[in-house]
Amino acid sequence: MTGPATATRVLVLNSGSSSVKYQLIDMEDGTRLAVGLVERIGEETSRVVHTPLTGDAGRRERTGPVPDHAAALKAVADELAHDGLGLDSPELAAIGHRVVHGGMRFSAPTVITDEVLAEIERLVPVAPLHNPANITGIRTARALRPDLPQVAVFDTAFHTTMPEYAARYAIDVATADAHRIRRYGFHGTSHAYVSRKAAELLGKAPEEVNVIVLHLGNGASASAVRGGRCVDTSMGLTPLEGLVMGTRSGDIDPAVTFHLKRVAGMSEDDVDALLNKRSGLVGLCGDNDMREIRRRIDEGDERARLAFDIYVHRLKKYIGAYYAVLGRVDAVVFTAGVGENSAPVREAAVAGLEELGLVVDADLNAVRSDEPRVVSPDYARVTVAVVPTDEELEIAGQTFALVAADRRGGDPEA
Ligand SMILES: Nc1ncnc2c1ncn2[C@@H]1O[C@H](COP(=O)(O)OP(=O)(O)O)[C@@H](O)[C@H]1O
Ligand SMILES: CC(=O)OP(=O)(O)O
Ligand SMILES: [Mg+2]
Repeated sequence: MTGPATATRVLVLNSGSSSVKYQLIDMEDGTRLAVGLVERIGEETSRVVHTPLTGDAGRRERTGPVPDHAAALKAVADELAHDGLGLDSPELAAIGHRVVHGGMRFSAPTVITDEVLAEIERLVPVAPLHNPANITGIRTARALRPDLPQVAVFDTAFHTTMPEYAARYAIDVATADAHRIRRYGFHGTSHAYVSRKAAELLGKAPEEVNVIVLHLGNGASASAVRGGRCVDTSMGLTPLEGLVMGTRSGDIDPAVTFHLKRVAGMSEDDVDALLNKRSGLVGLCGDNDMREIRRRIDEGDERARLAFDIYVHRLKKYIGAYYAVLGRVDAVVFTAGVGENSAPVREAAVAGLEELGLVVDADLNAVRSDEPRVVSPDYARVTVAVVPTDEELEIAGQTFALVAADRRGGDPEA
């Protein structure tokens, strides 16, 4: 199953719970041909932003209802077609899809067959906000280009190297095994990319460095990466465990759920919605955007202050925990929307950790840039850095590598 033998372009679809991010990249030289985003899917005020990066056409933006993910994918296809970059292009080699949950089975990028798709569907109960959106993306793209290889790149793949003692919950083994209950971890594509870039920033090979990666977006997770391999991560069976997130609680005593059902009369679905959609920052203060929370703090808002403090306290605990797991840490690296943009979060997360060699330089931390950068002073024992993540580029790279290997397999002369 290969695309046209000389095609080098990859379309990447990163379908989230309420958004689709996409990029069209030519893998011959890594040139981005178009990038875009459909957000607030399902609301009246959905927004489509498309930026062609070839030719003279500029950024286009429109607001209006995009009812569901299938409609969002249609909007993406239309925007690309408008610039002559449509899905019918013979230069397209493959479509790469971010798939959040790959369960036990997928530890590498995988060409999507009916059987692979069925397995991704089987995992919906453990990634209810994410896998359904990924599946719609895959189905729509396959319908538009049934001849092209469609590749799934799994959020869970990078974490399959976790040792058993980090991946297994301390519950009855037979029950856990019967239901495949274990810690899988997510955002792996980002953790892999960012830890590799961090090694580059340090001027070392990935094998030589130990890194703590803090991926702080809407969903947020931390990982401990030893010599390029993940040894622990904060998300678990589902993307609910670990850090405080935009709308998710992160770590919580599981007995809270029994209590809510027995005492507050909530159903399973009520509790699920509470912990996934009405908790985290939004549950604590009504806002999940860190910019808005900082603005409110500047105005003296106590609820916003407390939400920020709870967010940062959890983050600091994970930095300490992963420091202990790794023993020696070369770098603590911040990434994703909050990690890349919020200097106050970075500063507060390492405040008081000087004894661990962790310090942030106020001037360096205030720099705004799209480039990987160090924010700790020269004398610091541990480098604190900001490395912008690029899940789409990483997915495109892994997708194209698989297609290229397939081509070579199909034609030994190639
Ligand atoms: N300039 C900024 N300052 C602080 N936080 C920001 C800024 N820009 C974005 N963010 C935060 O980043 C979040 C989105 O992160 P992102 O990684 O794009 O999320 P996701 O990919 O999970 O949708 C926003 O909800 C907001 O809290
Ligand atoms: C797995 C996960 O939480 O993803 P996102 O941050 O895109 O919601
Ligand atoms: Mg993200």
